Amino acid sequence: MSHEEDNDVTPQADSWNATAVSSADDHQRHPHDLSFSSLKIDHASRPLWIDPNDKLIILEAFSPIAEQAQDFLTAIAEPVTRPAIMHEYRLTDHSLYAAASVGLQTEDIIDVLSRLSKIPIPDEIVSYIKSRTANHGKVKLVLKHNKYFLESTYPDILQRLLKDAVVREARVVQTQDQKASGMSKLKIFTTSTMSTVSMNDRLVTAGPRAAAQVGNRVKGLGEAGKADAKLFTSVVDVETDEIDEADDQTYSFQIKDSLKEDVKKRCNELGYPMLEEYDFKNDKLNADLDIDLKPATLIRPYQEASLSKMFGNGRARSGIIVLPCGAGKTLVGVTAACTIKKSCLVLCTSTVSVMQWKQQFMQWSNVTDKQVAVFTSERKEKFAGESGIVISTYSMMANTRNQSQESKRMMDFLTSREWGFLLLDEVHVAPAQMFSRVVNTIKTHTKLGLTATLVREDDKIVDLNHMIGPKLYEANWQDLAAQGHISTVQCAEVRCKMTPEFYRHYLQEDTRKKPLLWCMNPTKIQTCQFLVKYHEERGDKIIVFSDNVFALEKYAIKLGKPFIHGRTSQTERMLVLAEFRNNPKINTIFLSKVGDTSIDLPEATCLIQISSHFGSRRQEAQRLGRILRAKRRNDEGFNAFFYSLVSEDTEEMHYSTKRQQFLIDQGYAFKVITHLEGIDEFTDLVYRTKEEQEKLLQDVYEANEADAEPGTDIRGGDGDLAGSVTSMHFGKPVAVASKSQTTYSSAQSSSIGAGSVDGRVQQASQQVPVERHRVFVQRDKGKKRA
Ligand SMILES: Nc1ncnc2c1ncn2[C@@H]1O[C@H](COP(=O)(O)OP(=O)(O)OP(=O)(O)O)[C@@H](O)[C@H]1O
Repeated sequence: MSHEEDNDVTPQADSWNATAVSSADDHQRHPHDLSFSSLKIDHASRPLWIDPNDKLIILEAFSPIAEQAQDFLTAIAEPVTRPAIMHEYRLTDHSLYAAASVGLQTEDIIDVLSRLSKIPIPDEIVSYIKSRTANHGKVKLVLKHNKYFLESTYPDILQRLLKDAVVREARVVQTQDQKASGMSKLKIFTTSTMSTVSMNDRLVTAGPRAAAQVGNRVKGLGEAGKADAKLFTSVVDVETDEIDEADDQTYSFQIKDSLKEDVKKRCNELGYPMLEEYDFKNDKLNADLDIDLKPATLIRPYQEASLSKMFGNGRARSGIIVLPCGAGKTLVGVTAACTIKKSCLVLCTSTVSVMQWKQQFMQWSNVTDKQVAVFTSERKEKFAGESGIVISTYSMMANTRNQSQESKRMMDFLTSREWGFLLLDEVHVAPAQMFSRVVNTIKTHTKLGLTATLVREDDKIVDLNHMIGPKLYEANWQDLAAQGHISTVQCAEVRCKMTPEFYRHYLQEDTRKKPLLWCMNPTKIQTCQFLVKYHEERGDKIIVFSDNVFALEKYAIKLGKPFIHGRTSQTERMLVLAEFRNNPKINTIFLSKVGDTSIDLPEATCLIQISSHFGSRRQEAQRLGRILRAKRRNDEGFNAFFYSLVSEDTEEMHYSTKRQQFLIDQGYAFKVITHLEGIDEFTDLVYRTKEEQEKLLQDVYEANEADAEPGTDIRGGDGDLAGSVTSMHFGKPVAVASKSQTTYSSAQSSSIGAGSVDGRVQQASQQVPVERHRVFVQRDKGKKRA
């Protein structure tokens, strides 16, 4: 049962629905028409509008206290869109659950919202917040001394839960007497006996420092505002020392390990979703891992802030941290592992990422090579000693069929032991059915999901709330760019007119050839050529992305640039990437979607997208992420560039708009360019003559079906996710008519297996005269001479 369904069975949910309906009837107003409400006298100094219709909160991002308001809003609401001047947030069941789970109290949320709002908070919003937070966070599932406890500071709630048959059945009762006396025998702990936050001092110092900043900024609210600053601070920076040291009495009772999942589910149904926290300091049964950050490692303020949400009260909370690509999620994960100091399992999307994680663990922490084991198709290592780190891929863990004996033994090792910490990189892939099973079979005390893009084109992203936990932190991309942690990027959609011949064929086609026609549009190839030349002359390093393998090869060969796709051998991939990285003459490479997940891409400063996988917002953001880490970002006036080339008046425009939505919501503005200045004077443009264009059209119709379809590039290697991502079916594929197969297929859609890779390269060589790039021709010549 989904979380939303859970909430719908609660009495509070019913009363909210009733209120919402009557209110809508009463007001009969247009969306965002707030004229029914009166403005507060000092509304000008308050930055929020609250629309009860769709629980939308609009923030004036130019307000002097916008930064603090943003911190508060990201803690209680989902950021919807954050362009330069106005931001939109939405209150949802999950966002309020997340707020409660990081310790925010209902009254404080309403109070702060009220102080920031220009209008009195509409009644509907107040009752919604109350209904969704009243019970959240009041019951915790805590693993203490390796026993599970249901814990609460509200004894009456535990009493109520104990009346339920499922919960009662799960309770561990040691003696008949205790059983009979119910609540009176609840074991009592006090939080004051728990150790306080102990991880890097740097984490806990975030509280007071941020508090001081808030105090100063809130002065903008005037006298009344000053009085509010304290409250405001306590809400925004809830993880301060003072709060950790609160000494309320906490009541708890033990439940059976085997019935833990049943109790979790039942508590959800009863309207008391449980928080899961790990008291790692007091876990004496699981061996400690000797791991610490190296003294030279300095975590950045936003990394610190995200971790403080996870470790606020000296325990570890499970949940998700969302940071832009290139913002340093790996160090966040490593720091979390250094704080918990127990065995840690890391799951990532590709073998390349596995090796990067290992390298980063060694770079930032004092772990030794022997403590970090790798489980991939090539390496099946176990760590030495009682505790350690294992890094693997989701696919390796999910692929239980056709496993070698060695892999089976490794899986037994992973599933039979208890892990202090499960780290899920690119956590947006986890809801895929085959991976969610894996996540649930690992016995772990804490789960941390990391991602830049909490979006999927299916509706499974909400499943993460149950699988992993709530979103603990989400950074604002534009803020990090302004602070110089990621690059500032200029985004542009370049509209390319279809040539008359290509457009005529495009209109006649109702088949899978359509995408190939909009992609091979000669004007688009010329635009790509022009932009590559322009940016090479500027000193940029350029990656051209194409999901369409046919187009990728055609473009790259025509423009004389090296390319990599699923069939490129590992050795050649390495060579191309090394040349791109080190050779000042190789400044452009063409990459298929294997570059999205399975390749350790060198730094680039310009991206050009010529063909993409329909409407995937995540892929668009992931690609932009490739240029966010450019080292030149702090050079004065430095911008990285992201171009999406789109054939005008084709379906591609619709997909392009959909793809851009995530980035637009992050505050990126896509400039639409209909004409590139200087292109008409460029004399070397390819496909200038009618004959050349006709020949190209002919090639398009002769293209191998498998290559001609976007998004069908083959796996990057065993254990990698490239193939799995394709199988997730993001976006709507264009309908496939059988005509295309009979008319144009050259019947070469042979199945692709490891053994056929070389064969396929040869096949491709026969269709397209593969001109090897001069770098490799020279290398080959050199080799022959040797
Ligand atoms: N606190 C820090 N100090 C110095 N360098 C850092 C810090 N945090 C991260 N980095 C560096 O920033 C770069 C990007 O980090 P990382 O690869 O973890 O990003 P990411 O968020 O995982 O990106 P992606 O989503 O693209 O994988 C790396 O070179 C990393 O070493």
